[in-house]
Amino acid sequence: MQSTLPSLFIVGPMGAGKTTIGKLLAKHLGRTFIDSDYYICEQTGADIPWIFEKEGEAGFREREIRAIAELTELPNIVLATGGGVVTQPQNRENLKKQGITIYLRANVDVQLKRTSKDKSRPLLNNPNPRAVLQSLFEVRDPLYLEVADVVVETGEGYPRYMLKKIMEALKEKYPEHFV
Ligand SMILES: Nc1ncnc2c1ncn2[C@@H]1O[C@H](COP(=O)(O)OP(=O)(O)O)[C@@H](O)[C@H]1O
Ligand SMILES: O=C(O)C1=C[C@@H](OP(=O)(O)O)[C@@H](O)[C@H](O)C1
Ligand SMILES: [Mg+2]
Repeated sequence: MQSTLPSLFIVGPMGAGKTTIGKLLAKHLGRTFIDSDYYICEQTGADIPWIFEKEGEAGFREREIRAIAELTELPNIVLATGGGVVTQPQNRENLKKQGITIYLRANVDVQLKRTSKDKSRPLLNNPNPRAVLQSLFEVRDPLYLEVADVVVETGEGYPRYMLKKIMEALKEKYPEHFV
């Protein structure tokens, strides 16, 4: 019988590749993948722009707090979170309580390049998305570092390369769980 393994939680800014790499990581490890943003949309029956428009960012954060509390209880999953998850103290506590948190760290140039075509992120619906990403990074980078067990820098490396880097970091830090 397979023993219960700690879940893996991926945090980092918009465009770091949490959703993309999280799917690859779950497939590689044979685990269930859950993205908290998709989960929130399913529970709400609406997409993120709709939630922000009708309930404001505060409404979205309330939904996110409930989702993170539920999802961080599940064993043996890979959970991709939304970029703002660390702004809420309850979420930081839940991420730290159980599981292994991976910070997918990306600079603002990379974040901007990877988010520019996709209009599904309300916070970037702004005339100067670079300035928004820069100021969010200044506030959130210390918070991502606070919850992270493992930090993996993402630059120009393709998703498969990022998967390799994450696996190397996990094997080095947790040889008892990853071979
Ligand atoms: N390592 C990577 N190299 C190139 N493109 C990437 C990489 N990771 C993600 N992407 C692309 O960047 C965009 C944002 O990725 P996504 O996984 O949604 O980021 P996040 O969930 O962190 O906001 C997507 O179009 C995705 O295909
Ligand atoms: O940084 C943020 O506050 C947000 C990031 C988004 O997720 P991704 O980081 O997956 O884009 C999504 O949760 C929402 O638009 C808010
Ligand atoms: Mg995502």
